[in-house]
Amino acid sequence: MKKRALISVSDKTGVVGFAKGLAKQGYEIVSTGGTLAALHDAGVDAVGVEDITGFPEILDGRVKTLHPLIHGGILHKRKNPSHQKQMAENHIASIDMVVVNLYPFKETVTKADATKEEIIENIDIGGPSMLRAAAKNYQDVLVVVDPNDYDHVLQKLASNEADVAFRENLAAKVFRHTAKYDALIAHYFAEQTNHAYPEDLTVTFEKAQDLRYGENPHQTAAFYKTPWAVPMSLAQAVQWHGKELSYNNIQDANACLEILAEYEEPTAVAVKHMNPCGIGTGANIEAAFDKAYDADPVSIFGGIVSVNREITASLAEKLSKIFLEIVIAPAYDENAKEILTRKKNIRLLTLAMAQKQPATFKMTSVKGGILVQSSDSGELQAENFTYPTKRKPTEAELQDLLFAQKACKHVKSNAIVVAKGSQTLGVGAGQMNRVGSAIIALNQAGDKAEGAAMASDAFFPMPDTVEEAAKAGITAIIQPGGSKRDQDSIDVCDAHGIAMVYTGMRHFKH
Ligand SMILES: NC(=O)c1ncn([C@@H]2O[C@H](COP(=O)(O)O)[C@@H](O)[C@H]2O)c1NC=O
Repeated sequence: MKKRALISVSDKTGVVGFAKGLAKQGYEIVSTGGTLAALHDAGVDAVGVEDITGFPEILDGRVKTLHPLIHGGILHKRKNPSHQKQMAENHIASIDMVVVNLYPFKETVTKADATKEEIIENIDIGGPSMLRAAAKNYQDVLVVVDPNDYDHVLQKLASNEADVAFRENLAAKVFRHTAKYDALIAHYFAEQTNHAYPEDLTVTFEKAQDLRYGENPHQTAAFYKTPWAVPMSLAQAVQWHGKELSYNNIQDANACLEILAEYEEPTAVAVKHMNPCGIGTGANIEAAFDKAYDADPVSIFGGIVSVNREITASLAEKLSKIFLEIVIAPAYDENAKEILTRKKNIRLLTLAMAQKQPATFKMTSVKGGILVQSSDSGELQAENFTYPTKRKPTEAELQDLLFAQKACKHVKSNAIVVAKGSQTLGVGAGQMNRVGSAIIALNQAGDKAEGAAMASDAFFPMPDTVEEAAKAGITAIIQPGGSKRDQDSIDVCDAHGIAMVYTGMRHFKH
């Protein structure tokens, strides 16, 4: 008895060659409308599903293969006498292979102008049913969902190695595929019905790359990206020079890009261990980089630099003098490329910069689950500012405060940033008390703290941070406000002529 393969594919890539290969292996081909036409056009012998079911495709293709003569053919257990008796009684013939790929739901839903009707029509019903039936019955049926597997399957058939272990692997791939397909559909409907935090969270990611190891060499890791493009994300970047990115590189580069997205003017950001060690904004990208570098010429060593303008030859010369893990820029001029690629180990990435970031969700794993929250896209609104001190900031101080506060949002809590003239001068990150972070930031700034601005990610529970700032010569401070002991900090400010701004918005980053 001839073996039968049912082929029904939306993506017709390689299907003709595969069907020809199957025919050579002695398979009879059964197929649906469009696939059948493509096979016939290419001279492949195949019969229509209607010829098996005796029933036409109806409802604009919504029902083609949903028929017991198809699903019975796939699902019967070959070694089960009762199944075989029922197959004979009902005149059902076996289907031994199912080759299906699904309506392009992801491609449709991510199309800018797709209508709701178009999106709904691209939810495949019959395809997943056949895939799941064949995958469930992998003991007896071979299932192929990915056109990239066609050649491999033909090789295995030719060498008589399409055994149960091989078929189980193909079945496992199918269940991953249909789970992802359904997750995308569930995501679409969650958005349509405003279910940001549904009772069951079904998320799906696509592997971007295997990683050599995780945060430490004894940990395993891989990088997965969202199924849709996220502007200015590392998943969109093109690496064109250097070793492949490591786990820590990806975390650091991501932090670097999140900071850079805050700034529209020519800006350079240097990051170490996910905290900025230098941020500079200038009239051009070289001036911006000079500031980012001067902010902390020690910590930038082994760091990651991203800039939001094309890298020129002279900037490349400067970058090439430092040991950097990664440089990310929207473009590089030809001379800059030549200069930077002399360094074998530096990783060079190109990425289109986008100012307005879409609101996203952040997920953090905790033991036994994950935490999900909206991203911290809260922007400073000057109209929400209040000025509790006797002295109000000057226009120049206000600019420094805003610059410092943007940076501070991306520093691990407790976070303190000292800045002046569109340049960070000191960054205090991740200390268990706020005054500790302030002391680190002020020490880093040194004499430059005199007349500089200071930002804090959260309010001051005590006046000690402001006291340290006053000692160092800080003249303006920005912070959310809201502590029970705010008055104590205000008093210290007033005693030293410091201007303080309340933003009303906390920016913890734990
Ligand atoms: N409804 C059905 O019975 C059905 N059976 C197969 N399909 C899908 O139809 C597509 C192939 O259609 P065609 O061969 O007509 O180009 C495949 O993506 C397959 O998954 C169906 N369509 C969607 O649900």
